[in-house]
This record gives sequence, C-alpha cells and structure tokens, in this order.
Amino acid sequence: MTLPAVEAAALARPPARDALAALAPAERVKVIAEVKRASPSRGALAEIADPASLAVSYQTGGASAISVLTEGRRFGGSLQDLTDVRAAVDLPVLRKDFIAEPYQVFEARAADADLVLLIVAALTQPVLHELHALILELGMTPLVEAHSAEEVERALDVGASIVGINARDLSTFELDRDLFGTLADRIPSGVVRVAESAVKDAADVTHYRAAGADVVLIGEALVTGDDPVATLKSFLEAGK
Ligand SMILES: O=C(O)c1ccccc1NCC(=O)[C@H](O)[C@H](O)COP(=O)(O)O
Repeated sequence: MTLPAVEAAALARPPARDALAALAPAERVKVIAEVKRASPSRGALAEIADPASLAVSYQTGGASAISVLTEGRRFGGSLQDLTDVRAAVDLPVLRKDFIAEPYQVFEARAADADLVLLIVAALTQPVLHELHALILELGMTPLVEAHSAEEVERALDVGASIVGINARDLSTFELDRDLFGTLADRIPSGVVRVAESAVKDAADVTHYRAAGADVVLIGEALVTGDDPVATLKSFLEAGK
C-alpha cells in the first residue's frame, strides 16, 4: 500500500480504545498479556493457531490490555493477528514491533491498534518526537520503552504518558529483573510505569509490583503455560 493509501485507511477506522484509562495506576497491578509465538532469544515458543481465542482467554483472566507482536520473521506475528485479536476482545491492543517510520504508525491504526510501542534506543530524538506526536494525533497511545536513565529522560522529554522499562537487553538478550527497580523513581507519578519482560512466575510479578510497577507486560510465561486464564489470575493475585 502507498503512504497516502495507508494514511486514508488509518483515518477511516473507528476511534481507538482509551489505553491510558485502561492502564491507569490502581490498587492492584495490571497486566498487558502478550500474543507471542516465537522470539529471537528463545526461538519457537507456542503454535497459537488462533490468536483471537488466546486473547479472549487473556481477557477472561483479567488482562487490562493485549500486546500483539506483529513482526513476522523473528516473532512469527502479523498485522492480521492484531486485527483478529482486536475484533475478539473489548480491551486496548498494542502493536509491539520495531516502529521506525510514520508508515508503520498509519499501518497500526489501519489494523485497529490502540497502542503503539516506541523503543527509545532504536530512534533519534527528533524521530521519537515525530512518531510519538503522530500516534497521539491518530487517537492512539504510545508506550515508550527505555533501558537506561538517559532513555527514560528522552521518553519524558517527548511527553510520554506510559513508560516501559524492558528487562531484556535488546542486543545481548540478557534479562535483568532489577533494572525496573533502579529506574522506576525517575518516572514521575502521573506517568504509567510498565515493567516489561522476564516474568517467569507469580513471585516476579510481586517483585515488579514492590518496585513500583503499575503494569506488567508478560509474554512467554503466558503462552508456554497450560492454562493462560489460571496463570494470569495467579499473576494478578500476586500483584495485589
Ligand atoms: O523476546 C525477545 O527475545 C526479544 C528480543 C529482542 C527484542 C524484543 C524481544 N521481545 C519483545 C518483548 O519485549 C517481549 O516480548 C515482552 O516484553 C514480553 O517478554 P517476556 O514476558 O519475557 O516474554
């Protein structure tokens, strides 16, 4: 599709769901549950023939939003997965991908995304600013991902309302569950704090909540378990 065509398709969609309200800080931790077939660090994780029905299980289990990996080559995802998931649930849906240009933002809205991930490390500050503004202009919500104090500052400089700290180093794939705790205080109250990655069990959710997480983003532990509804419920219980 050409840029004008994808832009027109994006503008023709009904409004995005209010992700900021869905993820607002509350008495209990909230979860963004991820549809994740595979990953560069772990290879194949789960078949997921029907992403929409997995997303319905997540909604039943108490998720506040759904993340869909839309990158095909390394994660086995697609924009069609996102559209199918969005049609099956009442929750906001995140396009989780390596977003680098406006075309992908229009594409996300055209596929019915409500939230779009922006990875600070992958973008210059002017491009981060441009993409952040475009996501808001299209009525969606940016989730801005940081890995260091400097990247948190850059996220706040563009006006991010939701900041994620990803425990996974994107070049080495090493996990550091304590990174969130070292950076959380740099995110002011009023900005939603998301702890991303590395939850393997309920104790990790308790750990992130104690370190100040409003929201935890979880992929592998949900797609590899036998019962996503029960797993999610136990994680939410652990984050009270
Ligand atoms: O998951 C990976 O291997 C990965 C590698 C490089 C860039 C991104 C990657 N994953 C995307 C994510 O951030 C995670 O899917 C998400 O935070 C959930 O993580 P987890 O619960 O550890 O599956």
